[in-house]
Order: sequence, then structure tokens, then C-alpha cells
Amino acid sequence: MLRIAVPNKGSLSETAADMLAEAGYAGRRDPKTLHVIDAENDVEFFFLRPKDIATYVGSGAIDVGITGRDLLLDARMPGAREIEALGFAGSTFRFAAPTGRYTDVAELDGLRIATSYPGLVDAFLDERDIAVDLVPLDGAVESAVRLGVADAVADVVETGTTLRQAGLEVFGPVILQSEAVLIAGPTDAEGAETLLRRLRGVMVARRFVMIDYDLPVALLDEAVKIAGGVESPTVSPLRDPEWVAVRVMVARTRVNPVMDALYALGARAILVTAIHNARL
Ligand SMILES: Nc1ncnc2c1ncn2[C@@H]1O[C@H](COP(=O)(O)OP(=O)(O)OP(=O)(O)O)[C@@H](O)[C@H]1O
Ligand SMILES: O=P(O)(O)OC[C@H]1O[C@H](OP(=O)(O)OP(=O)(O)O)[C@H](O)[C@@H]1O
Ligand SMILES: [Mg+2]
Repeated sequence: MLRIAVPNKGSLSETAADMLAEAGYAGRRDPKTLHVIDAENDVEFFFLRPKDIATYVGSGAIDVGITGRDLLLDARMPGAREIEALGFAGSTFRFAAPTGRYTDVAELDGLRIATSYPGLVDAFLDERDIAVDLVPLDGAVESAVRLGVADAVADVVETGTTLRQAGLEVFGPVILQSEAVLIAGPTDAEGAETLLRRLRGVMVARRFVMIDYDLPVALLDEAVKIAGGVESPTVSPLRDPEWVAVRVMVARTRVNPVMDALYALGARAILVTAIHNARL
């Protein structure tokens, strides 16, 4: 049975569980459940702290897992590697300090930096020969400067709201662009390929929609330039030989401009439908 680690709580847990459910796996009914056997799919789920998942997967105790790229790198487990970015929980990892105080990371030399990702920060600063006094905290790191235990922080930034509210601003380079990732251990586990293919199917379904429209056949080449699809659009005859029906996959983010352009070209009866799952 393929052993899969899934975040038991926190920012990643709900979307990870949703993706696995859409991929056809059995979920858990009670959020306190730590272990689920999905015999039908020949997999076993372990619900673990996202921070610990790289440790389990890197050691080979669990075959694959869903965690954050920042958490994977922070764990510094040589056996654990990212095999696919999952397209959710996107964030950046940044240094921040009271507005205007620092502009360059080199200024951090000898200062106190609070973070809940000491492995990640240490690796980044080590490479640049900057020696700091790391203050490891569990969370709510943004308060550490105001409370006097650190001079600056290194933390996850999504919208920047938490930083702003604490009177802090980012400075220096982006330490890391993070998002949820699928990770694997030192050996290739049987069944991991199927999981990966299923998750890719869910991502495609989330990222793309299907557009159908009718078009005068003479305009087909121009229409394909607007939306070319994955391979190429499906074109079907209509009863009127001057017209065709076209079906094409389009990225969700481009739907409206594509519809506008197709309509302007002469397409009519333009319909958008959701894709529930896919294997490309
Ligand atoms: N605001 C956010 N936006 C996007 N991703 C986030 C955000 N906060 C945390 N993450 C991501 O979630 C992962 C951390 O999840 P984790 O469950 O450990 O933290 P959490 O959501 O802060 O929960 P906890 O309260 O237990 O600390 C990291 O990969 C991090 O990049
Ligand atoms: O840029 P923002 O949109 O404000 O998001 C970033 C914040 O979100 C997370 O905190 P979380 O709520 O998980 O609390 P924690 O710090 O206790 O982990 C993260 O640690 C940052 O503090
Ligand atoms: Mg947190």
C-alpha cells in the first residue's frame, strides 16, 4: 500500500484534503482522525503536522506527502525531494523589520532574527556568510520585534496584511517562492505515479474550462490563433455547411478575454463549462 502523508491541520490541510477527494481517494470524516486506509485505491493516509511531513518522507517511513516547499527546505532532509508543485498555498518567504530600518540582508550580521523556519533561514544566511542570532518561534512571529526579542523576522508573506499590522515591511531578496508541493522519499514507491497523475488531473480541472462555440468555417484559422487548445481544437460539422462547432480548453484566467476576442471575430453561441477531471 502506498503510504501518503497529509497535513492534519493548518493552512494546507483543507485544500490538500479537497484535492485528494477530487482525485477519488477516501477522506476522513472526523478532523481528529490520524490514519485512514483506502483499500479500494490501495493507499494509506497518515494525517501529520505539515512541518513534520518531510521528516517522515525523507526517512522513508512514509512514501509521499503533501507539504509546503518552505517546510520541505526547512526540514533539511536529504532524502526528501519535491516531485510536483500543487498550485495552492502560494506565498513568499521574506525578511521584515520595522519600516525603514534595514535595506540589505548584510545589515543583519550580528542581529537577532525571529523565525519559525530556522533551517531555511540558516541555510540562506550561511551561503552569504551572514552570522545572526536565530530566535526560533512557533508562530505569530511578526510580534517578536515589538516585544523586543528580535531585531527582524523571517516569515511567510501572502497578502502582507500581518506584517503591515505589526508595523513591519519586507526588505532584502525573496528568500523563497513557496507553494504546496508533493514530495517523495529516497526510493520510488509503487503507486506514486498513479497519485501524481490523479493530482495532475485535478489541477487541470481547476485551471482550465471548456469553451464551445459556433463559427463560420472561413474564420477557423483566426479563431485557432485566439485559443489553440492543448493539442488543437475539436471541430465538428453543423447542419449549415458554412458553419462549424468548435470545442477548446482554455485557462480559467483567460476565459473572458478569449470570449471577447472570439465574439469580435464572429463566433456565436459561446458556452463555457467546467472540467471535473482530466488526464492530458
Ligand atoms: N497566509 C498564508 N498563505 C499561504 N500559505 C501559507 C500562509 N500561511 C502559511 N502558509 C503555508 O502553509 C504552510 C504552513 O502550514 P502550517 O499548517 O504549518 O502553518 P499554519 O497554517 O500557520 O498553521 P499553524 O497555526 O499550525 O502554524 C507553509 O507551507 C506556508 O507557506
Ligand atoms: O501575508 P499574510 O496574508 O498576512 O499572511 C501571512 C501570515 O499567515 C501565516 O500566519 P498564520 O495565520 O498561519 O499564523 P502563525 O504565524 O501563527 O503560523 C504566516 O505565518 C504569516 O504570519
Ligand atoms: Mg503558522
